[in-house]
Amino acid sequence: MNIALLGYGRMGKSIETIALDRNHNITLKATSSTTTFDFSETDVAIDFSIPSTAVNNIKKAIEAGVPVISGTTGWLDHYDEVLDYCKSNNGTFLYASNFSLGVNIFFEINSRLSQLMASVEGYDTEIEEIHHTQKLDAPSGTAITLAEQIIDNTRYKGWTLNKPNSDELHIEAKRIPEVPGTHEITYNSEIDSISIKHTAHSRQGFALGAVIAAEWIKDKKGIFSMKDVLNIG
Ligand SMILES: NC(=O)C1=CN([C@@H]2O[C@H](COP(=O)(O)OP(=O)(O)OC[C@H]3O[C@@H](n4cnc5c(N)ncnc54)[C@H](O)[C@@H]3O)[C@@H](O)[C@H]2O)C=CC1
Ligand SMILES: O=C(O)C1=N[C@H](C(=O)O)C[C@H](O)C1
Repeated sequence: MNIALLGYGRMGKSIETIALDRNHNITLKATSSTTTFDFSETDVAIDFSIPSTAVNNIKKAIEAGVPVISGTTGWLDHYDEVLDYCKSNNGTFLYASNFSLGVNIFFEINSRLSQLMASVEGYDTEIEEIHHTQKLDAPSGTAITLAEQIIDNTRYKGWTLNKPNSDELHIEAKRIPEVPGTHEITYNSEIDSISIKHTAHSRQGFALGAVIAAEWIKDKKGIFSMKDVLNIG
């Protein structure tokens, strides 16, 4: 399979290593200085760029008729616009805030735990995410997905990075050098605490999940998620 990398930073390079190991070819390595994207030899585009360019990158791939998956976070206020663009161009698109197989299992556990916690009183919930200091967005896309699952199932009406009101779920975003990505959800009461935690030891899991998603989506049409790729949930 021929893959165009839209973004060739930490993630683009990790994806390249895994894609080559799995006998794929890289046809484009786009960075901030790339002026034109040549998709003529491309089967799938993988966007891991920056929040301000992700929408444009995704639309360029769709316009060229190339299935595109995006792991870039921090652009989701334009998510519906991208879905509309994809539908009106009969394109193929998949976004995941986290491509790691472990985190996608963790999402299922988080959803189920929040359903269970909805029926007991006395617990306050908090999410903590820790990432490296180069990360541009806060909270992480993964923390937002986790928060949305909890909000869907419990008394919380929204999330905040600030001091929370009683109906707001607090997300604590910490930036510590070299941390690939850690997410922990804690339910605290006077009596006890329950926590679930995912710790990425490197970027390999994110990159492997992205390549697996690219292999899966290659000849498909429509809008998908990692639940479709992994057949879970
Ligand atoms: N969904 C997931 O599983 C994961 C998502 N991410 C997200 O992926 C994104 C990238 O992360 P990193 O690789 O660590 O960042 P990075 O800063 O190392 O790389 C960003 C790349 O985007 C390129 N870029 C900037 N403007 C561009 C443009 N106009 N066109 C094409 N490329 C452009 C830069 O030149 C650079 O190569 C972030 O939003 C991060 O949050 C990161 C890890 C996992
Ligand atoms: O920027 C990162 O590095 C990561 N970003 C994603 C996010 O915002 O959730 C996924 C992962 O945690 C690493």
